[in-house]
Formats: sequence, C-alpha cells, structure tokens
Amino acid sequence: MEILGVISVPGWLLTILLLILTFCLYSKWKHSMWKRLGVPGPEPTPFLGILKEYFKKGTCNAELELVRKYGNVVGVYQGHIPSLLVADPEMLKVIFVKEFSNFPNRFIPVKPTERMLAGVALAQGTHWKFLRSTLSPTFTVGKLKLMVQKIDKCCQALVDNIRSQRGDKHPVDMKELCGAFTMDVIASTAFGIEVNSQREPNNRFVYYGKKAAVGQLATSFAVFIMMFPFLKNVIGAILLKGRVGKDVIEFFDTALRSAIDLRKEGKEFVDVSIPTKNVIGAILLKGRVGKDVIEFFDTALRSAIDLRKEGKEQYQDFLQLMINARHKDDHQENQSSGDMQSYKNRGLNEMELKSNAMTFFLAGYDTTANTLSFACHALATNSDVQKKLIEEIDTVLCGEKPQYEDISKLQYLERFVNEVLRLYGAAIRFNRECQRDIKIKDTFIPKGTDISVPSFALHRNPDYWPDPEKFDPERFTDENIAKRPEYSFIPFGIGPRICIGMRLALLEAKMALVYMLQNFSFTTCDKTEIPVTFEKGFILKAQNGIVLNVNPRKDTR
Ligand code: HEM
Repeated sequence: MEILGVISVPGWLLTILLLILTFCLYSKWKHSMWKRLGVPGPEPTPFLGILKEYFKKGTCNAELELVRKYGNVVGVYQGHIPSLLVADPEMLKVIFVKEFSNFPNRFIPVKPTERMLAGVALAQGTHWKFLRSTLSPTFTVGKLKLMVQKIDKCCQALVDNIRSQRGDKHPVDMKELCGAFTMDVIASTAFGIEVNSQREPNNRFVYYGKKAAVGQLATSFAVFIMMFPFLKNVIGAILLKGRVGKDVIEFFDTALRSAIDLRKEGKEFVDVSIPTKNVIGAILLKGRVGKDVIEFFDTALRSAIDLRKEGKEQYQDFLQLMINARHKDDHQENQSSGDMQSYKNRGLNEMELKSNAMTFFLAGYDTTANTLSFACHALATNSDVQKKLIEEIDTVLCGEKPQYEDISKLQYLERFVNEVLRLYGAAIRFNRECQRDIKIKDTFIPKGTDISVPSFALHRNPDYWPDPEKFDPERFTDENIAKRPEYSFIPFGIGPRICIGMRLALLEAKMALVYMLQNFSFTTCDKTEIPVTFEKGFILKAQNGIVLNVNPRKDTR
C-alpha cells in the first residue's frame, strides 16, 4: 500500500501500526479521567497506570508515598481501571456506612467464577446479604467460647514448638511458627481437623494454604486484564479458571466433601475404612492430586475420625455450624440468585458451603499469622512495652491458663494489639465498587469506579498518628482514641462488610501472646531486621522472616 503516493508500506505492517496507534489513543483517553474530574494523582505510565510503582515499591510503600504527596483522596489507574484511593475518614464513613447501598460489593478486576461469587468475601448484592446473615451467627461470642478449647491446644503446641525450635539458644523464625500456629487454629476451628503443622512445616495444609493465599490474583493474567478491561468478560474467566490454583481448589474440595459426607451419617464415623477408601479412590481416579497429598489427607482424615471415635470431638467447628445452616429446604439447593425472599427458606447449598469453608481457611490463616509475627517483632524491639505487658499478664492471670473472660481484662494487651494492627495490619488494601454516579465531598465518583482504602497509609498519617513510625500502645487509651476522627483506625474494614472473622482473629492472637509471654520473652539478634522489609503484595508480610531470640522466662514453668 502506498502512503501519499511516496512510501510503499505492506498492508500487514500498516494494520499493526494502526492497532498500536489505536491502543495508544485508548490508553491516553482512559488515563485522562481523573484529570478531567479534577482529582489529584500521579501521571500514569502508558498502559500500566500505577502498576509499575506497585511492583517496584510494593503496594504499601507506593500508596504511602501517593497519599503523602497528593492527599487523602488520590486518583490512580490499575492498568486502565480507574481507582480512587480514599484515606479520608469522613469520606470513608459516607462510602462504607451511610451510602453502603451504593457500594455494597467488592471491586473484582477479573471476571469472577461461580465459585468465587459463592464465598461471602466476593459475593454480591442480595446473595452476599443472605450469606453474611447465614454465616454471621457462626462468629458470635457464644460460638467463639466453644472454640477456646481448640485454640488453647494450639497455643500449648506453639509454646512446646518454640521450646524445641530454640534448642540450644538458636534464634527462631517467628513468621514460620506463627504461620503454623494459625494454620492449626483454622484447621481445627473451621474443619475440626487436627493437623500438626507446627511440628511439620512442610505439612500439606500449610503448603496449599500458602499456595492459595491471597495475592494470587496478582498474576500476569490479572495484570493483562487490568490493562485491557474490555477483554474481561471474553477471556478473563477462561484464563483464570484454567490456570489459577486448580490443584489447590481440588485439594480443598476433596477434603471438604469427605468431611461433610462423614458427618452426614453419624454411624459412618465409626467405620474408618470405607469413607477413607472412597475418597482416595475418587482422587486416584481423577488422577489430578499427587500421592503426597493423598497420604497427608488420609492421615488428617484418620486422626479426625479417630478423635470422633474416642468421643473427644463434639463437632464444635465452623464446618458443622455451616452444615447445620443447610438442607433446610433441599429442593432449593441450587438457587443462588434472586431477591432476599427467594433465599428465605434455604440454607447454604453445596457450592456455597465449599466456597465459604475455603474462604475462612484462606482469610483466617495468612492475615492472623502475619499480625502475630509482627507482634513478636514489636515486643523484641520495644523492651519497655514487653515488660509492661508481661507484668499485666502475670498480675491478672497469676500464672494460670487464660479463659475467654480473662482476655477482656487485659487492657494493655488490647492497646498493644491495636498498635500492632495500626502499624502492621495485614490487609493493607480493601475495596468497594461504585454502583451509581455519586458526588461525595466535592469529588465526583463515576459508576463502576474501584474505591480502594490504602489502610497502611491511613494508619501512618501524622495528622492522626503523631510520629507515626513510633510503636506506642498508649495511642489507644480511651482519652487518645477520643481525640482522633472515627474511622482513622480500620484494620478490619468498615461498615456492614467489616471482617467477619475479627473476633476470632483477635481471640487467637491474644491467647497466643499470653501463652508465649507466660513462658518466654523476645529479644533481637543479629539476624533481626530493623525495620522489617515488607513483601510487595496485598497482605503485609515480612519478606525475610521475623528472626528473634526467644528467652525462657526464669520465673515460669
Ligand atoms: C488479623 C487478622 C485479620 C485481619 C487484619 C483481617 C482484615 C480484613 C479486612 C480489612 C477485610 C475487609 C473488610 C471490608 O471490606 O470492610 C476482611 C474481610 C473478611 N475477613 Fe478478615 N481479617 C483477619 C482475619 C480473619 C479471619 C480469622 C477470618 C475467618 C475465619 C476472616 C474472614 C474474612 C472474611 C470472610 C471477609 C469478607 C467479609 C465480607 O465480605 O462480608 N478474616 N478482613
């Protein structure tokens, strides 16, 4: 083809050039939205928007810089998807509480699968309302009290494990140990399965839990879809369905299916061989899960069954509570959409049960584990705080094991944990999708916008937290709390969609801290990183572990 009768260009090359030009214009137009709306923000990198910064500096540091530079409301682009970062407490109240009906759902950058939408964390509209109201009773104080015995056992194992790991005064990686501890807690409180992941760091639950941990969505596929969101519905689901965590999902599904089957008929618990054989047969036939997984699962299952045979297990776990919430009306088993009335007479269907059990497992493991390991780091690097905490624990408990009621008496512990959550809250970002155009505090937010909360940056804003990097539990005295705006401290989110597992997380973290401090104190060693380097994902983690000296308390058992 000739251009202006001068240059001869092959047709295919011209097509490519035109395509590139079209994409560049598309990118430029997409990246002009916040400027047109008068919202401050950084100049986006073509096609990638802010993603390059996130990958280079990590989500938490990138957002901290953005909020410090542009203020509490910042317009950015994840690829070509417009995101409004909101770290203004007043605006957060409007979006997450007052105008919740306009922001009821999470923003999901990829096309969600049916399974993703069946879990309470990603469910939408009335379906979310139904799931949330069905699952919330699972986390009441009364139900949590029933879990205390299980948590207690895991705490004892944690202490034993620290003791054996430190051996002859070797430093201990508390990140690994805390991960194994919360894995034990969630396995027993969610599924009634006792896995000794603390003594077996290569345990399959730990392996699959880690593999499936939040942050998986930051795959190249997700980035690709963020760059070209118009392709979301065409290829998003296919790519994600095919590639992300298939073996992980399969593992959890099989484990759960058999656990449910076992419970359906009380008498089957007595016969170990039949159900176990069936499960393994099914896995082998499918040929998808490795031999090691089968062996692990067989062992875990066997121990769960053995416990039931010995009558030790009373099914006081989330799985049982969820099973109790289903089969109220079997013929509506497959219903998963419609108005609230259509959910009225049914419990959880199979897909919802599976998806939520896995959600609890994944949401409850990594978040709590990292919070706890940062707490140990804070103790080691703030000896005065540690001393005060030990004094309180000794005075209130007099060396006895903590009971549920004791935990609320430990006021300094409450302040300490809050300060840990302020500086090291695991969920550094959570979001909502704007359903209809709306103007809030002079900012126009178009329908479909992702509203993301950079909580790491909010929790380090010097306007609310003077000398923000300083670790100081006294920030959480009643007097000091009253001086700050509501919603300036939101480690578990805000409003009707606040973290459903908050009480469990706080209970297990506090119990573990009490157990540890009744037996040990923490100090730094030459391998302790100060300050800690964070990983770059959406969950706050110490990149190089939390390595500390753990010293037995001379005055303890
Ligand atoms: C220290 C530990 C934890 C932290 C910091 C944390 C933080 C959060 C945050 C920030 C959210 C988003 C809330 C919002 O959008 O407003 C959330 C949601 C959620 N969390 Fe947690 N979480 C923790 C532990 C747990 C545990 C132990 C469980 C379950 C056993 C859990 C289950 C969930 C679920 C299911 C949701 C989605 C709720 C919904 O959409 O209705 N989390 N969490």
